[in-house]
Amino acid sequence: MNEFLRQLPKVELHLHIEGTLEPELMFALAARNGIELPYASVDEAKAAYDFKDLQGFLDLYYQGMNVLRNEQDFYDLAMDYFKRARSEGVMHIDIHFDPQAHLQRGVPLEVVMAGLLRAKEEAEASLDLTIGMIMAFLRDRPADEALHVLEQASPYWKFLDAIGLDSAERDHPPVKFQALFARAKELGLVRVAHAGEEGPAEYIAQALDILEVQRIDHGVRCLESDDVVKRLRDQQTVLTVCPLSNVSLKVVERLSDHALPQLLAEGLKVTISSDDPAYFGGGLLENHLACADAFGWDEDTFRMLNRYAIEEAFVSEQRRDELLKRLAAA
Ligand SMILES: Nc1ncnc2[nH]cnc12
Ligand SMILES: [Zn+2]
Repeated sequence: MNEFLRQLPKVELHLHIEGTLEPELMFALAARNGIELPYASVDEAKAAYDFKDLQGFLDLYYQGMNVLRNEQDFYDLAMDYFKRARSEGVMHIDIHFDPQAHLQRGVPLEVVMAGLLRAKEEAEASLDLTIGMIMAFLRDRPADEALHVLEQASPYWKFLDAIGLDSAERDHPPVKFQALFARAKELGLVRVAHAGEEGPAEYIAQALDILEVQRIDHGVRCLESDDVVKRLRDQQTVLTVCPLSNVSLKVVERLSDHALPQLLAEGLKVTISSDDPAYFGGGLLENHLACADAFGWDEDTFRMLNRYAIEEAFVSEQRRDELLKRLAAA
């Protein structure tokens, strides 16, 4: 099974590029930029990655990305992950990135975009890896700020496949961003949102009704509402579920307790992603291996999950056909 999963053409719909910052690169960029880290060594950083909940993780995630200052830093961050993912059989990644987290630190949007877009272009030209771009907004920051950043991003709208909504979910319901998502719709941008990770099923309903999202990131708490499950099933809305993330952030205690088998049994369009692989114990392949271990899924189940991901990925129709053919041959 391990060899099958390694060579299986895999597609990842839910990945925060800032969450791919491995401690080794964090130390290298800190040295390059003359920044002092709160850890004495890579091992000490890894030892700190023991999270109580989403907020506990977010505190270290925002602290870690403080080493990203220049265009080359964003390029190195992304290219490092793209190469690693490709070597593990990943064919396409839709990446989230968090402009507000960088603007707040005085890093201009142009720096972030130039580095990420250069890495995307190079990966697509030389790695046989395609990249989708999701500009994410921080739900624990003011809604006005998000709207302002979306307007400020006007030179980059043409490079965006979607906007997303992430960061601390509790007490920050989707409705808070109604105006932002309405503006994105007006601009012809696809919308996705994190919902039902730590927040209630009601937030999934709001994301569907008020934000008119095409995807739900996480969504595991949908099972608390028969009505929400029915809607997700009827519309075949894709859920980007992140198994190792959910264990690390204590959404579930053990992977064997995870609702993934139940979500599939409910007929939902489930996909697997890694969320923040540098912090949660591995990338897309590791997530597949962990699911094989915990749930005993067969090859056809993994083919189906990746077919769903290919169907929903932000790719050209030509690339979609190519990926579907490769999956069928795996
Ligand atoms: N798992 C997650 N949930 C919400 N926001 C995030 N930003 C990075 N990772 C996240
Ligand atoms: Zn996420």
